[in-house]
Amino acid sequence: MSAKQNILDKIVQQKLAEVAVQKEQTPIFQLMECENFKRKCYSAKESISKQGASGVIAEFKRQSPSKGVINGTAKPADVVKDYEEAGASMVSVLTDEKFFGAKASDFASARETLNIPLLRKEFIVDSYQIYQSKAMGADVILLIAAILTPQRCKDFAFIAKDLGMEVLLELHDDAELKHVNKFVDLVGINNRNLKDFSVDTERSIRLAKRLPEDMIRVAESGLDSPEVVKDMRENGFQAFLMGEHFMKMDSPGDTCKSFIKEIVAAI
Ligand SMILES: O=C(O)c1ccccc1NCC(=O)[C@H](O)[C@H](O)COP(=O)(O)O
Repeated sequence: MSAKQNILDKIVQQKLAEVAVQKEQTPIFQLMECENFKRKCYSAKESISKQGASGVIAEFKRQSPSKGVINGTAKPADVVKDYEEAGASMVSVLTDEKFFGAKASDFASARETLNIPLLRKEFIVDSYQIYQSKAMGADVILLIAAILTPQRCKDFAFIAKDLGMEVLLELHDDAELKHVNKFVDLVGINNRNLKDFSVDTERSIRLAKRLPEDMIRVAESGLDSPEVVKDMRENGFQAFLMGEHFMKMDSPGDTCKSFIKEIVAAI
């Protein structure tokens, strides 16, 4: 197996080790005492479904396993505020340090700054991380089918909903359709094959057609032109998770703004 073939396995191993330490340091009962536990979450479903919404989920992403360093200087509070002002329907902030270079303060400064839904982009392998996400002020969590059984996916989604958050379930292929459950609010289809990092939007379009009709479909990864987003929208996607295309620019916010202007004009 090449380094690329087992990237998710590597990330999962790292997460299990991290979570074991975090549980010792801050048990769940302490997480539940955090201020954010009392806050009412913004709804991604509402934000994305609003009349004329861009559907863009703009991501703060410093680096990635597929691209290395994307932006080593951007300031999270500035970028996410610009994303909000540009018309993003939601902001996503990666919180993994080892593989994505996130700093502990990235998510906190986004939470302080934003008045739109905020997705915690993390590799969730333990229910502890769901309570942690709530304590951090997440509105939405990501569950990745490829690293969870359908039953764990359902249990985790139930906990998130019980805590007032929404759930974005990420799928990669048809075999993962069995992970969709009644607690899932949005289904993301990753255009990126995590084995070889190739991007294939046609595969995502085919998979999206097999989802329950009323499910909000989110196209994820490798979206780099308004034309591709317009095509995905015509094929039933309502939301578009984009990181690199914005973050690789000197001004991610300005790039996001002109991108959104173009796709909204075409709705
Ligand atoms: O981005 C990667 O290289 C990656 C590798 C392994 C697991 C996950 C990965 N990305 C996480 C994401 O979901 C993306 O950050 C997100 O969809 C935005 O993608 P992009 O617009 O291509 O930056």
